[in-house]
Amino acid sequence: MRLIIRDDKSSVGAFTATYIAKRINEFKPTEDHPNFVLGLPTGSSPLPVYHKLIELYVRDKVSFKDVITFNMDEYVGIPKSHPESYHSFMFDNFFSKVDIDPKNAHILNGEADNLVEECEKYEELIESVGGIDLFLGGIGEDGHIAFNEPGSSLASRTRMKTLAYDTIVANARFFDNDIQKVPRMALTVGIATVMSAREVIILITGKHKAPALAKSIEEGMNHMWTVSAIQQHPWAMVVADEDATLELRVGTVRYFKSIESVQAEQELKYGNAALRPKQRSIHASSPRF
Ligand SMILES: N[C@@H]1[C@@H](O)[C@H](O)[C@@H](COP(=O)(O)O)O[C@@H]1O
Repeated sequence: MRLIIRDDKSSVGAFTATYIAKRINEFKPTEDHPNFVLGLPTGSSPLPVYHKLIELYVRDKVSFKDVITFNMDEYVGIPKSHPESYHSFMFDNFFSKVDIDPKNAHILNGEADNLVEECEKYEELIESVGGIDLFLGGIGEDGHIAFNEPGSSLASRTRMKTLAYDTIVANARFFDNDIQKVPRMALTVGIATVMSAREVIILITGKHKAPALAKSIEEGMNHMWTVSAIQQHPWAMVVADEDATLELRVGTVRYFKSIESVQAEQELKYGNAALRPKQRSIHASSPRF
């Protein structure tokens, strides 16, 4: 796992967006995997990434024409058109501003008649397009990824989840600060769905996320900090701002900074071809829990 540390949220966004654009541009379509497949989150942490990706698109540095996306989660029980649905969030903040084909932008339907079937179909759809090449995620203060709240199975796949009280309180800011208006249930990809991607990038910004970063990378893998599952991923990267590193040991921060500078040196020398995950079958390249 790599830990990349940048000064602030906006530099985290710029680094991550530039990295994603590079992956999209380097992608070589094959017959059984013709499109780059990107997993996407909502929340405030990815906003600077979306801003920078839009800027790169406007400057003709990247195109989403052939990219397929899968979002992590969606609330149950609010319509897609609700201003706080993740459908609205993605449309307003990203999809409406780039050249993605709307039929390639997948988001779980929290209004489906059969929610269990909706989740099963989502997993099948991901498999049918060759699996996810790069899954971008954020975390909650308790280290949850997507809506995989503490105690979620690290082997979980897409399913319906009850939200933790802390998450309901945290998300009240989007619902007029009224916790009664916050949905109680969500559909979410599972931890194993994220970990099956060929590459995973997790954004961790702000000092309120500092305990989660420390728990997830300095301690063992644990279902109470579900993002800690990245320790088992063969190609994972956490991109954090300085504030989020407040609870890390000084030695941990120095270690990862030194790794980054050595890696940058090697990339200059050998190019980055050797330093990216191989485009192989999802089953061959990723752990299945
Ligand atoms: N389901 C989402 C998560 O995917 C997101 O990572 C988290 C943190 O959001 P923020 O980035 O706004 O802190 O919020 C919600 O719980």
